[in-house]
Amino acid sequence: MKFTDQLWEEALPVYTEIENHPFNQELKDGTLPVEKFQFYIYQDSLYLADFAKALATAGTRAGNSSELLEFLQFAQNAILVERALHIGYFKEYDIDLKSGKAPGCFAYTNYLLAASTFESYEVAVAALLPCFWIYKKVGDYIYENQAKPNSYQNWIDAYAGEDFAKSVENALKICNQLAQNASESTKLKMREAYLTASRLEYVFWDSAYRLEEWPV
Ligand SMILES: Cc1ncc(CO)c(N)n1
Ligand SMILES: Cc1ncsc1CCO
Repeated sequence: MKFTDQLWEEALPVYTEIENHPFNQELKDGTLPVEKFQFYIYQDSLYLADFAKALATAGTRAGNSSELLEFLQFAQNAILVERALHIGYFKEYDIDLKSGKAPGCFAYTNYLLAASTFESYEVAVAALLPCFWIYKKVGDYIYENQAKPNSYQNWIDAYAGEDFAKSVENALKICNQLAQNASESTKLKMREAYLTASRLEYVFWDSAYRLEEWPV
């Protein structure tokens, strides 16, 4: 069994909650209130900016130049996706939110930045993997079950598309190679990091659905 199959199995209860979350169910049905989608897009632009830094940082810690290049390309793509949100959705919806990160986004981005900086390269890669894999799975699930027409089609197509699928495959391959050469204690930490980041993916969607604010 591949290491990533084990990760998937362990975090499956979290993934199931993500798929069934009203944010994704309503996105699929095209009934998600636009206010919640706008909040999500704004939070995601803040997320992607830090995610790009976490990817680049993890890349600098890779053991070879092909993995460095791969992570730098992921980082570049994250910046391009963030810019596309501004050119597309920010204009379309006239989004002018300035509230900054909600607690959910804050928790997730800071976790990824800390893991990519202070954990081992292997653990950093495991922490970054749910961002790829869960979005791919959610994108495919929504694409296959969506109401048509759907006002959120662009978003759906981005994560169900072939370019994104290729990136996800590459990230999975790197993670499996690292696990093959890792000690048992490193693999345990990788599993914990994967699970934590999966939970934070849930927290991020839930935060958007609740239009989460700081309590104070
Ligand atoms: C919160 C979040 N996780 C993952 C992705 C895709 O990498 C994204 N755009 N936003
Ligand atoms: C995982 C991910 N999410 C948005 S961009 C990106 C890197 C894809 O190359």
